[in-house]
Amino acid sequence: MADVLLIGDLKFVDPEWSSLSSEPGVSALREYRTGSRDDFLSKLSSGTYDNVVALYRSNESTKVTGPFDGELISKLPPSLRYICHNGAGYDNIDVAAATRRGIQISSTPQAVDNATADTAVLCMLGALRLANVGMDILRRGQWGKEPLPTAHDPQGKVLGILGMGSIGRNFAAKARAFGMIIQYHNRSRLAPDLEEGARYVAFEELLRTSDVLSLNLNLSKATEHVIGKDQLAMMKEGVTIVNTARGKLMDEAALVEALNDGDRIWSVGLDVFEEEPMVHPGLIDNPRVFLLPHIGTLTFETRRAMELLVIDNIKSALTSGELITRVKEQDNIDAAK
Ligand SMILES: NC(=O)c1ccc[n+]([C@@H]2O[C@H](COP(=O)([O-])OP(=O)(O)OC[C@H]3O[C@@H](n4cnc5c(N)ncnc54)[C@H](O)[C@@H]3O)[C@@H](O)[C@H]2O)c1
Repeated sequence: MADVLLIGDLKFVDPEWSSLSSEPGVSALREYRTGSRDDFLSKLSSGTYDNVVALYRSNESTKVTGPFDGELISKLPPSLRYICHNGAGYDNIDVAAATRRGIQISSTPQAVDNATADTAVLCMLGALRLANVGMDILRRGQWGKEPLPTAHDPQGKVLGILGMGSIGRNFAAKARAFGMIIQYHNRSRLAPDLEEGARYVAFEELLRTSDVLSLNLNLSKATEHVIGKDQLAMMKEGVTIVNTARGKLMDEAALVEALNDGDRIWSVGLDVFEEEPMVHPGLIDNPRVFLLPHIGTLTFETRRAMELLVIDNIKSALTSGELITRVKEQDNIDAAK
């Protein structure tokens, strides 16, 4: 018999969480909903959670314990086999360190696809139409007094998607409905049925030929600042850049510099930032930047679906030893053995 531990809070699935207590092999449900990293680390060191086999890592848990970096993972109890994380991105977990300890990790892909791709559509249209400029004029009571900008349609524009994974493909399908031409660059080319007519191009070609460039790749050490000064300089004159993936994929200071330096960048639509919740003042001050405070998955429907998927992963781990949505980096290991 083993315990299951919740870190951070739940918004939608408290009854389902409670019902895990009747799953086979579960001796107790433990909770660490609020607290601090230091306190959590000291509880780990003193053996408070020594019987925990599976862990529910809530969407907001990084605010409670900080990232699951090498230090924290080294202190997790030897009994722990599964970290079930609520989020499609898991750059706040050191997967390699967990894998070395034989701990499997699941995330919540697919459940997030529609809401995040919808947010990309919102950022793209908001940026193409310079919506922020008009909204600001209206709110300041200047409608009819200050000129409204004439902006751009998506129709007939080339949308370049960097990272054609689950969300990138969902966004592509939505952008096709706007009459956009889709091209993409990915770590590896997709099978034709997944491409659905999208053109596979090299990274530099994507930068040079896209009217709208959307970042939909995951953040890792290899992809941090994948868009920096040199890449911004390669982009097509008049490009719109959309980022709904992770802020650290772009060098924000270089982006601000490029925005202030001529017309190469028409506009930018951002849901994510390098140092959230801080936002570079050069982005806030620039009316051509359409900004959202990382609301990609923030809908009732999607947040509930994500929380349920974590519960389902825990149930599956307890009953069959297999996670439903184990992270890709663990595709080739069988940590259960
Ligand atoms: N704004 C939000 O609230 C929000 C919500 C959900 C997910 N996200 C972010 O979106 C990211 C993508 O999610 P997903 O579910 O589509 O992931 P995914 O793993 O299905 O897709 C990521 C794709 O990026 C590709 N990729 C990785 N490195 C690359 C590189 N250097 N060049 C080109 N392609 C590369 C991968 O091959 C993969 O196809 C997540 O990692 C997460 O950080 C943000």
